[in-house]
Amino acid sequence: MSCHKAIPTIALIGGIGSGKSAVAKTVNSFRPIRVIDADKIGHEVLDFPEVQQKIRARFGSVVFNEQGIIMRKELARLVFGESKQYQEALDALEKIVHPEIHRRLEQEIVAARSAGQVDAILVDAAVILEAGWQKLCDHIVFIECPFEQRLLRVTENRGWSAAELTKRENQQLPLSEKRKLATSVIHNDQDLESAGLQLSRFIDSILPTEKETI
Ligand SMILES: CC(C)(COP(=O)(O)OP(=O)(O)OC[C@H]1O[C@@H](n2cnc3c(N)ncnc32)[C@H](O)[C@@H]1O)[C@@H](O)C(=O)NCCC(=O)NCCS
Ligand SMILES: Nc1ncnc2c1ncn2[C@@H]1O[C@H](COP(=O)(O)OP(=O)(O)OP(=O)(O)O)[C@@H](O)[C@H]1O
Repeated sequence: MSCHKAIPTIALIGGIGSGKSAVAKTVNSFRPIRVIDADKIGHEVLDFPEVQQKIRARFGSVVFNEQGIIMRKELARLVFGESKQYQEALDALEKIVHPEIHRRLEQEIVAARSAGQVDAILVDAAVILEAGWQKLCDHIVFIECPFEQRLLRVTENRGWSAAELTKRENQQLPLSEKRKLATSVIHNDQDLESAGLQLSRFIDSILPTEKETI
């Protein structure tokens, strides 16, 4: 286990449904790492009163249910799409939630670093490059998986259509650009164990040697 000062922080990037969360979870099952899930943080900030106030002002009451909870499916319908109107809506949503997500991400990374006890901190944040949050990380790892396989996984496991996947992916940086910015590529077109081992080997390769931590 590494000295906490040296705990590397790794951003996991890749196409939608490429397996960022699943591969991180797999590694977490056999070695001590901390996984920070930015999608989850993104969901949590939607409960903040000041965030809700701004979302109501921009998107209206249609995205709230009777209990005053934001219906993510409705919000998704308004911000993911091909035309300029969707891009403007997504920009507006990001302007409201991204500062909060960034703040929480930073807090969680700092807390994980000071807690120590782990070999690495994995930041699972689909839009980390688009949002400029990669500055919080020391390394970027790209999870590679063909479109057909990703589509199959998100249709089977999330009930998404091909259009849902494409709409969202078109509002992200092209995958070729993301791949170019990565330090390492993990192939997740086989079983999760194989991808988990590749990521674990990458973690080994960046851990400081015992001599370096003295
Ligand atoms: C629009 C919302 C309510 C839809 O919620 P939903 O539960 O359907 O999706 P979820 O948040 O789980 O995201 C699933 C995937 O959609 C894609 N996605 C989400 N937000 C964005 C975005 N701003 N730009 C492009 N793709 C996105 C990502 O690949 C993500 O992994 C939600 O995604 C949201 O609030 N997005 C804006 C905040 C954000 O950027 N979150 C991502 C943090 S990494
Ligand atoms: N190698 C694999 N074998 C079988 N199923 C897999 C594999 N990798 C991922 N999956 C499944 O595919 C689905 C998508 O994976 P996951 O949610 O990890 O993708 P993601 O990259 O985190 O997606 P997003 O960009 O939306 O956050 C999940 O249900 C996951 O369990």
